Amino acid sequence: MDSTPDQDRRVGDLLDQLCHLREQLRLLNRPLEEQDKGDGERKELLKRVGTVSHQLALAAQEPHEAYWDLIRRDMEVFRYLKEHGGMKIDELASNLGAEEGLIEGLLVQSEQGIYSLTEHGLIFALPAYEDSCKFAVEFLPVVLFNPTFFQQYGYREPRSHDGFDTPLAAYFKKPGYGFFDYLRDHPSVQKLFISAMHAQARTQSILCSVYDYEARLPLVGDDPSAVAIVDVGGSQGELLLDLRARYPQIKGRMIVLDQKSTLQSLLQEPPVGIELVVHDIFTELPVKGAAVYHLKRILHDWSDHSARIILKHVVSAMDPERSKVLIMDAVLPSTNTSLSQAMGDHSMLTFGGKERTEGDWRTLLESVGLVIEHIYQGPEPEALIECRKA
Ligand SMILES: C[S@@+](CC[C@H](N)C(=O)[O-])C[C@H]1O[C@@H](n2cnc3c(N)ncnc32)[C@H](O)[C@@H]1O
Repeated sequence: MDSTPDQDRRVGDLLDQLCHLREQLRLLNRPLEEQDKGDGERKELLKRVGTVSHQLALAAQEPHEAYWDLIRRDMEVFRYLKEHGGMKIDELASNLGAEEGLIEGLLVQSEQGIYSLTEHGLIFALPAYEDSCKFAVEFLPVVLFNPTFFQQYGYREPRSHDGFDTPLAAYFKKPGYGFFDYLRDHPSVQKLFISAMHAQARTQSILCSVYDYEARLPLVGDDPSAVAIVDVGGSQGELLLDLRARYPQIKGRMIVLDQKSTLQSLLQEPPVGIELVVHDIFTELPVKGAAVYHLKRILHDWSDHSARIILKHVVSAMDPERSKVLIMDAVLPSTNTSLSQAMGDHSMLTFGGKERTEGDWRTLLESVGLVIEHIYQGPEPEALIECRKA
């Protein structure tokens, strides 16, 4: 689901309403003797400007911003309104046993005073998004430790997972402790994390929407043992399932490599037509010569040092002539990042990961013998970086 056009439409409507209100305010510039009446109307209009501006601020919010705003709120609001439809705020508050001020923030109010869900609110009514919020709440204390960590250990990038050189390792007082160790040790949080990954996939295109997979993937022919695509750290196969569904004509095996704890906690039926293989990405890859090695939201979890180890194993497994590497991760502008990009980068820092600029990507990839062919940027937060062996 791509919510952008709906969001643009709503922002446009609200901007039109503001323009209309400006026009009405301008018409109120009347001779002095009419000011009494004008003043009352003016106050009404200004109140309306306030309401519409608030609605505009919410409508223009990036989902990620709303996400953090939501942490303070009772998720039931969204599920409740989705199930029961719009209603007056006092009725909603009394049905939920909550005070009005706590629940109106992300809702939209009609002229008749009926509150209903915004587009973001609708997204948050999805059970998987509730899990995203629960995951964020679980992980928040660790993220909030970041400032203390940098005060204590100096303002430098966490470079590896040795010692206490990530906020997460220092927070848990466990040298070398990484994000995925934390998840493995907290199975209920791991479930929430996997569900959160699903939730993101449901609100955006899982694949890069501006990349023509059929035209760009090297063909594997009719050999049933040939591997078309290996999704390194592919979780429970969501991306490959989507790829199979959208491009049924792509032949060859599709394989997910992921760690045992992720593959063991399957949230849904095992994906049909996808092989799930337990593998540690810091070791030699078990599948050589695949047409494509795919890494989505993997490298941003790791420092350059660790990312190089992961990538070197991928490069060693590639067929030098035909294999491609597709990396899906954010490509940040070097300055003037959006709030959600900055917050994403900040969260990664907690466990020694980082979001990278195009320059960072080129330096990292060249250091392991890869060359960027092209960077495809669609509306999704992650770009697709297509690489070949140098
Ligand atoms: C941020 S998730 C991304 C999952 C998926 N590619 C996506 O975009 O939804 C990172 C993935 O890396 C996997 N992972 C982390 N450390 C790993 C390791 N040492 N070996 C194999 N997989 C690992 C996790 O289990 C998880 O599925």
